[in-house]
Amino acid sequence: MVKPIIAPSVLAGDFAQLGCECHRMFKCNADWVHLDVMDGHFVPNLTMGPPIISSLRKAVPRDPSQPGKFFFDCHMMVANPEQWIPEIAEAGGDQYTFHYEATEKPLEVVKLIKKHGMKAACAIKPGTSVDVLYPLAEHLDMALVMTVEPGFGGQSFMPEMMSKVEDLRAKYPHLNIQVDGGLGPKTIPDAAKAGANVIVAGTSVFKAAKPEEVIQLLRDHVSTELQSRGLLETGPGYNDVCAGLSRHVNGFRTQATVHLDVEFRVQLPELAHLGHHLWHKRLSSKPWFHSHYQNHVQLICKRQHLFNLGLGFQGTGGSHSMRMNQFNEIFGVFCGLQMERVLVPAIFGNGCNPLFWVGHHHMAVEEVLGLVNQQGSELM
Ligand SMILES: O=C(CO)[C@@H](O)[C@H](O)COP(=O)(O)O
Repeated sequence: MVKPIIAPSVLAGDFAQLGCECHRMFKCNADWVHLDVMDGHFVPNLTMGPPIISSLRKAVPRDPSQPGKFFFDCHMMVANPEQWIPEIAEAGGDQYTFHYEATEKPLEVVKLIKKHGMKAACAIKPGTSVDVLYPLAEHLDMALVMTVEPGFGGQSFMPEMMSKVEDLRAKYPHLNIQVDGGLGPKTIPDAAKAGANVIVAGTSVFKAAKPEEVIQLLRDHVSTELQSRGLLETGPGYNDVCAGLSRHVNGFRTQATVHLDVEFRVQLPELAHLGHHLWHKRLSSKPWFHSHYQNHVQLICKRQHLFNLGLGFQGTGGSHSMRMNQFNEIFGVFCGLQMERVLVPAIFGNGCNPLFWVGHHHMAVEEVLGLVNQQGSELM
């Protein structure tokens, strides 16, 4: 499943006000901002590099209570993609898109990007066959099909690139497929129809009188198309997962931490089943712990479980992680659940007794289970 992601390219923004421009876009409901890094070698233009991205990150800090928000999508139009990976990671980049044409060892670049805790994406120029992405695709978080020659904003969309997008979507239904160059209200129908779900738009968004309307229009086209293919993720880009049943999660684990993000706050009057889904989600904890939020893993102590049996909520100051422990397993007690400032304390019943069911809700599991110790570092 994939979601529509709209990523305004700040290349079309006011470079003297880049921080404000990013905030402006996020206020207009952009999902990401797209940062075009050009080195004057790979493309005949110069834009920004790690120092600017680092300053931008200070102006637009990540929000631990909203994982994935304020995402910096770094499109590296550079001759030596390997060279800038540590610096871009350090500067605050979330995703690093390198060009296939710029390296002889694309898989090694992908590995290096991931080692530095960023998502890895590979771009192809208009003259490059989409086939080159196939051996890489399973390692990628995203593929970028350029719809203009890279180097400058404000160029015309190349509809003939859409067959690449179609081929990619047919082969990799769940891959993020980005298109970049000349996207706007007139060209989005083609891109969405071909199967693109990540839309970079510079001129059409930044120069619009109402950027939020353009962003919504782009999103609507992508959503409609994804939905018709049965590929649209429910919720704001997250897997549809419910919390609960610690014993399933903990069946073979003494401790497990899952990164959750709540789509809807749990509401006490909505009595619905708390316990399903979670145990069959098995993702690597590694990217999660490497990329962000390590410091926000919190242990819900056993005492809290003991003293808070029954339904209820407490503010917890922005935590968004959940920890289950052996105690729950042994005594058949639901774990406490911390997520987005809401604590659902432990309850008895393992989901069987409707009296103990809490609001049904959707959550994100960005990565999934892994064994961690109490400091939040990885055991497995
Ligand atoms: O990477 C590039 C250009 O090389 C793009 O990100 C452009 O900046 C998109 O701008 P518009 O074509 O949407 O104006």
